[in-house]
Amino acid sequence: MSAINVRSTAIGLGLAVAACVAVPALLSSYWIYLAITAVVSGVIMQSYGVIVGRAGVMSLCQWSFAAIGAWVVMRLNLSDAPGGFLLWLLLGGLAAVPVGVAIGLPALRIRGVNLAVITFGFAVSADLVLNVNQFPGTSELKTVVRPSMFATNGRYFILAVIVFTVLAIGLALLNRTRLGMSWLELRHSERAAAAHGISVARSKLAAFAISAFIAGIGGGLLAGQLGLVVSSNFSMGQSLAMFAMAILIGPHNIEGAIMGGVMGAIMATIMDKLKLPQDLGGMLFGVLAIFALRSGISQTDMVRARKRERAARGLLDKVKDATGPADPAPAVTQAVTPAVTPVAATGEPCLAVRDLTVRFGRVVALDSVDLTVPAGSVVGLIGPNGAGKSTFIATVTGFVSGYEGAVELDGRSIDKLTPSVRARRGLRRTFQTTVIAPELTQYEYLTIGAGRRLAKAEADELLDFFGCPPGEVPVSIVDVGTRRLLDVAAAIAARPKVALLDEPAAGQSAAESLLLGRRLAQVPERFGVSILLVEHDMELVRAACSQVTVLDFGHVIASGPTEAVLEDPAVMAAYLGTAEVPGTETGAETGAEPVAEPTA
Ligand SMILES: Nc1ncnc2c1ncn2[C@@H]1O[C@H](COP(=O)(O)OP(=O)(O)OP(=O)(O)O)[C@@H](O)[C@H]1O
Repeated sequence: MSAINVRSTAIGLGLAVAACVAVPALLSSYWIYLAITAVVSGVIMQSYGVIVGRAGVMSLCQWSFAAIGAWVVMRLNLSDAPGGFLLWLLLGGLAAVPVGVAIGLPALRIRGVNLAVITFGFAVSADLVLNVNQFPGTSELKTVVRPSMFATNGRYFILAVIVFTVLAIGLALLNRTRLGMSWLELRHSERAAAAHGISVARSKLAAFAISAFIAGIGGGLLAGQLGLVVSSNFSMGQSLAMFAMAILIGPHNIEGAIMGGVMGAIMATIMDKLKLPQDLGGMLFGVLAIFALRSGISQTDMVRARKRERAARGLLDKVKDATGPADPAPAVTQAVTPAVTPVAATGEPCLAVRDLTVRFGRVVALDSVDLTVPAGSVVGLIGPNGAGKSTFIATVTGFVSGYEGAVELDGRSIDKLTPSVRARRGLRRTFQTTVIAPELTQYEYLTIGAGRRLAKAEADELLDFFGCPPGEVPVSIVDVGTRRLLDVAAAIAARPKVALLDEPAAGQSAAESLLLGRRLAQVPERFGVSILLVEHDMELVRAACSQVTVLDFGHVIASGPTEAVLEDPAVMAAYLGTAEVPGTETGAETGAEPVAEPTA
């Protein structure tokens, strides 16, 4: 379903071959040298692409990782280590990995600007160390010995292009894996990633490790280009300028890495020719990057998004022409998904929550709550605003730590598990505020949710069942209500034991909401997934749930078969007390969910 784009790969390889033929044959030695600089900068740009572009981590020390690669190459060159330049290059990249992981460790707890400060601190320290200790071989003037095949600058350009291309293909393949896609999700919401079973810690460390490896390779290539490198080749200013350029251009897209490399090389030359300090170029990129940060999207992402959306709109038009209007009218709705009586909950409890108490300071959000979801059933959890429903979901799925009580999944305690481990054990959730990376297609999002390779037919069935557009359509052009359905589909795609859905019908019309209720009623039998449903729309609850538990001010005030509970005077009073009568649809977004930070 998510194969690498063969046409783009063929074009890219064709361009690489053309450059390898044309540059050494047609350009003067000065321009060949500049072309090597552009490709080497492009390699280091690819490292920014992983950590900044893809994972959204503000790393300001990529050139320090490059310096490690260069240092290893020069050290091995000085001692005439066996294996030659290509092996040294690889070892230089590998040597940067543990340092990348070490720098990544604070990133597990720290984000944003604070993390940028830490990486900047490392860049400053590396700068100081390199200023005091020269690179190996510089005092002996022992220049790096290139492989004999790539000894001349013309040939070295070809080697640099090969390295760039191999890395680009490797990254393109990696981006299609769950790890690569998880970086995009991390960038938008660590909580959503954890809810999909993604280990936030592992994904972030992998991003640091891989980006450090690539930067290390780039540094080694630079050592091979220059013969001897000095600390100023890896200055903080360089790191900052490249970071700014990465924000502006988006080097996680191949064309962004190439543009970044070329601009880096040309900018240095222009500054040199104008006899201006190099840092001025960095400042210029910094100013432009501020605009990119404000708009929240890089130039290449913007161009790609426009192209993708144009193609998706064309596809949607075709679907509309073939099937008529997209919106399901109530009559159609009833024909497509007839009402089924929610199956009475008779299975063994697959989720059992006992005596759950959660306090936020002096607020007791949940007070000794007992709730069971039998296997094969849809259970409703309702209550007025502020009753504790979202807190219940957040606590059971591990996003609120320090609670009292016991949570068991299939008879086994999960109290000590992190959100991502609970998700992998079979407990998936959706959020009241849906955050989905807009760059993803719906297919890709379902793959992230599923946590496994998803056959196209299976993905299509899920999208069709929940009334989402075709899988190729990017999330960016899917409306908010449909994104919620997509979120539900992604939770079900994982085939968890229980899916906990937090107001999935918000943003839907009354007809769509009822349709969703009927669909949810079928989920246990059709997909083998039990559901705990938090909703305000009582028609939806009636259509979907065989039993309901009602919370009010953190207490369970009623629990049992749906109709009996909804007619309970205590339940009516609880709703009337908040001016919300069962049967009316609120469907209101309540903004960010007020729960504690994930413990993943
Ligand atoms: N992180 C938090 N810090 C402090 N108080 C919180 C926090 N999260 C929830 N609360 C409080 O806990 C109570 C329950 O909130 P919760 O969001 O779980 O209710 P809810 O039933 O989901 O409401 P709604 O239907 O509006 O979504 C509220 O009084 C809320 O203000």
